[in-house]
Amino acid sequence: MSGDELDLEQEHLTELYAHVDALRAQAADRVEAGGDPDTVAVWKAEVSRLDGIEHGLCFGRLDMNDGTSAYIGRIGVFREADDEQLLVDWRAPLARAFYTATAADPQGVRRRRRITTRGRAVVAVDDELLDSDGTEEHLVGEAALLAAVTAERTGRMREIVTTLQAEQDAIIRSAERGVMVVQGGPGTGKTAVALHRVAYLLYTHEHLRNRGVLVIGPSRIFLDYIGQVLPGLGENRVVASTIAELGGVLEAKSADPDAERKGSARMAEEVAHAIRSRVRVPDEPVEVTFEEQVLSLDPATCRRAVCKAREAGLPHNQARLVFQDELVGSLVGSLVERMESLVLSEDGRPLDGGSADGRLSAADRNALSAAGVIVDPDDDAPREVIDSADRDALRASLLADDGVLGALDELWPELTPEQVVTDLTGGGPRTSADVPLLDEAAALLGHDAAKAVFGHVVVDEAQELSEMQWRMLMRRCPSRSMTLVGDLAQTGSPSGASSWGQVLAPHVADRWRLAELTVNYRTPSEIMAATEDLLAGTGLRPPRSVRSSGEVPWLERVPRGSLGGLVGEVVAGHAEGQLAVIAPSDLVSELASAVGAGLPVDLTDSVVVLEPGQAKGLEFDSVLIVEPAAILGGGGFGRSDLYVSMTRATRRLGVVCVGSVPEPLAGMASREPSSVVR
Ligand SMILES: Nc1ncnc2c1ncn2[C@@H]1O[C@H](COP(=O)(O)OP(=O)(O)OP(=O)(O)O)[C@@H](O)[C@H]1O
Repeated sequence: MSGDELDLEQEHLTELYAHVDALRAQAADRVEAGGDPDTVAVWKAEVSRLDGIEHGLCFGRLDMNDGTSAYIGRIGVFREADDEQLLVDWRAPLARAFYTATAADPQGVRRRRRITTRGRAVVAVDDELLDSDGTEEHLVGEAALLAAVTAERTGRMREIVTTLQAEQDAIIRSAERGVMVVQGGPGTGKTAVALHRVAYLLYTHEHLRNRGVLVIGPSRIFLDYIGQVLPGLGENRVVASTIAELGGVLEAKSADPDAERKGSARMAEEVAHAIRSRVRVPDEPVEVTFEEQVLSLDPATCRRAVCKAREAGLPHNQARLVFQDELVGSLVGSLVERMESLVLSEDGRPLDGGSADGRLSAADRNALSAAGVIVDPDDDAPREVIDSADRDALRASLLADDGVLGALDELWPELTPEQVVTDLTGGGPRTSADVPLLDEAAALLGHDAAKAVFGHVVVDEAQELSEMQWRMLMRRCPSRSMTLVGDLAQTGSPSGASSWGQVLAPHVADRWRLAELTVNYRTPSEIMAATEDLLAGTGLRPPRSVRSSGEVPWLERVPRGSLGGLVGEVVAGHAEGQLAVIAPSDLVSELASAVGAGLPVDLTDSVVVLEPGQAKGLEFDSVLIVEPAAILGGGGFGRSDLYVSMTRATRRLGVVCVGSVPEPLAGMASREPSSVVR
């Protein structure tokens, strides 16, 4: 590439950064100026948005057949003086051809240029001419793509905006409405695509910026791993959460022997039943003491109040108000009757012979005051003995009375979600399987009014969610605008999905669409070949690898006493990128101390030791799997745990067995003396 071309692109890039710097300075000035906190927060967010796109601001250029051209980058930039568009946002319709044009379908593009930058300097430009022989191509910008997928891992996911492929682009730009499931094998870019789709939807749909987008991930480790992607795309308005965090439980334990039962949709009935059964209709009259008088609530009155409250169709704690209203009304009635019997004869005439015109006499007032009804001394207008204002006053006194409230609580208690779930599962520390139960209870009790709902929800590793977790998420997304990404072959939770249709039917019937990703960008073909026997008989096919690495995965058997030594040897020989040792949970701390790896895991360390469940969604340059037989035999989903573990590597895979070699791995090559998972 000629130096002239580099100079030309450098000139353009410098102009772009000058504009971005001016925008940043303007936003920083507004922050400095202070004022209304909401406005300041908006300007602060703008500064951090502009900081986020600093790296790789412009990465492409399209030259069209009609002689026009456009630069493609992370945000749109206009020159104010002449309204000239200096940079087209990658999400704009005009940028689409950058990802989808091929020689067979050039879409008016003559030349696609990839611009590589380091800091603010242009370091390379690579051109593709699309007017060649028109042969079908599958990968757009193959060289740049391969450079991206073979680059060393850092423990933080990168955005892929410069090398998105056509099948990924189609999903990212798919309409916002409804539920879209993205099914794809390991390494097909599901997570990356889901995050780029979020950025696209926020750019395209104004209303989502106000209503919010929620991204659900399987663990905090995973959310930290993907945490840089959206800021790198200029988006910092997204809520990222695990299901437990969404339920406000930050420290939920993940292991729960009862998780499968707690995840079943039948628990929704049980939660509802636990709440209903706290309401009591007595068989005998209930005595209520109020200001030294004993009143009585008979069973029929209580039953009527319960029916009325249930008919209101309100959540339990709100329906309690209807119930309370009914019963207090009945108590007011009894009290009024009692008071009136003190001052009126049976046929309603004042007992003291009172005044003929209906005014209260002094004797009436004394009798009323003795019964607890205070009447304004100046008010001697004609009136009923106990009027509606007196009734209201009585009602207020009853509602302020501990004895009365205690009696009401006995019959229709005000409940908290925690009380309901304790009734069902017992006390003790909460696990993540309890969170959807707490959430279900909150909804039925009416405790969820303050809970946020979102305009769009993205769920990663969606195959892992239980039926109860789906119910919880659906409550957060009344519009049912959702992107769900996952892989049925990787389901590792006993409550997880074996069919998308089954999972979604209770919520959207068959109104959902399926998109598939078919190319594995992460795992080289040699490693995918080693997983083939694991999938045999499942009806699931592994995705096609985009490349081979030339490195054959190996397997070695060692006596138990030599395990730490061998793992230590592999770790010592590891020199490039990141290495993950993935082992059954009972070996993790032993191995972590043998190789000096930190616990809890810090994904930016060069060597990490993890259990299979924690490795979900992550990737490393090299992976060493320890004791696959124990992973495979660890519960009903061992096969998928092992499949997930094996497919985390971008380059090299080694397997160490202490016990037997699992049948599906029997065909793996032995370790050459020189082969370490470097
Ligand atoms: N078009 C692309 N250009 C560059 N890198 C890509 C592209 N698509 C995917 N990748 C890379 O491939 C790797 C796998 O992507 P990702 O983690 O999104 O896959 P996944 O389908 O979610 O995998 P899994 O189900 O195994 O967790 C990532 O490093 C991602 O950056």
